[in-house]
Amino acid sequence: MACHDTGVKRILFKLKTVFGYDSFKSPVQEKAVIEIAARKTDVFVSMPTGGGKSLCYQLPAILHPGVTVVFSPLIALIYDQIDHLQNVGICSKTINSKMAETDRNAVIKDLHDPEPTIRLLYVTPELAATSDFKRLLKHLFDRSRLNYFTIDEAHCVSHWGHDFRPDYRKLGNLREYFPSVPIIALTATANKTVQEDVIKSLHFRSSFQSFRSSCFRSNLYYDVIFKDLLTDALDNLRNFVLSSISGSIALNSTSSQGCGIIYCRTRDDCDNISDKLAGYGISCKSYHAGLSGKIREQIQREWMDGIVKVIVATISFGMGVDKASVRFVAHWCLPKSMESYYQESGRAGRDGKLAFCRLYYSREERNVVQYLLKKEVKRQSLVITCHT
Ligand SMILES: Nc1ncnc2c1ncn2[C@@H]1O[C@H](COP(=O)(O)OP(=O)(O)OP(=O)(O)O)[C@@H](O)[C@H]1O
Repeated sequence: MACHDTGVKRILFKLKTVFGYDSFKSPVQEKAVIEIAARKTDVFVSMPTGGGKSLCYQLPAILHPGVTVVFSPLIALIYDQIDHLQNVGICSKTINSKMAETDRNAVIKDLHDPEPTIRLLYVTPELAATSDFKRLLKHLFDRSRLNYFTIDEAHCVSHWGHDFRPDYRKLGNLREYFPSVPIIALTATANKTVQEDVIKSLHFRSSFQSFRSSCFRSNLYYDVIFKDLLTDALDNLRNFVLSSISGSIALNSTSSQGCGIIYCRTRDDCDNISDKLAGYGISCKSYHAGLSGKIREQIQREWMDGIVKVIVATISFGMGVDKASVRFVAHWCLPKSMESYYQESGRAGRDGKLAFCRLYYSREERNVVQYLLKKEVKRQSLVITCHT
């Protein structure tokens, strides 16, 4: 008991002195951190968007000597996490195909050190599949310097998850090569089927622990607008944007000025809507894969810094974006699944204040989504057949 208390005291001390938080964000966050810190078994964490999942592995990572390897889906997302950790004084790095060779060599050199200074190493699952990286892991493992494996956005492991990625599934091999290293899987969107598939695919120990909190976000107000019934749908969108960011449709006075996201299916839609809203004097920019990486980065930065208020984007925008004052998320198109909608709309109101999520529905739109989904299901069943 005394030992357990000392452990909790140490955790609370790090929470305050390193991360600057007086308390845990929720009881689930607290329980997950304590369990993970014990390093006794594998842990599955499902918390709502903005629920504070990152802390669940970042705090335990600094309690034990060695390196925590974090698998994360996007390089941009990786750099956001690294910036955040470096700001609180935790040495974290990445190895990726886009970095300069000298930087990469410096990281590898540190990891070969008897006592690496790096505490968290972020990589994509694609990199994890390379033989060089496997050798590096083995080297750390043989010296007992492999602390945890963390799998962020773990729903990507599952065929049934809305963002399935084949290289994520290969992470299932980690257990075979590094049996004693605890695996932590985190996601905001996993129903029971997806959770079971993730746990099975990653070969979790039978003693694994699961921490789930309700996906209900009481500060988010949802509505659906039937586009076909409107005489001017764009005018409706414009009013929604203006009233959401000025806080005038807020039901209480705590809602502050902020920014928002409009999701469209196609690049043309993004450009069109953005041009039209800009014509109404709204500060907005279009964001999609047709723009160069450099321009996309600049637009995202301007939006993060509040220079641009509204971003009109395809779903390529937003994964891992941690901006507190998003006052609205509008879907000009229909999302592919409930899980996708939850993730995308969940980017609103991460500060806990009132925010609005509006979905524009039309029969034509429904037919397009149905057609695309049927095509995708056909392709998926082909992939599954080929893998089995
Ligand atoms: N104990 C805490 N007290 C106060 N704020 C916290 C605490 N833990 C995390 N936060 C803050 O909550 C916000 C959301 O955290 P985080 O980015 O980890 O969420 P997430 O669960 O990963 O969300 P998503 O799935 O949308 O990426 C961050 O701004 C983070 O700094």
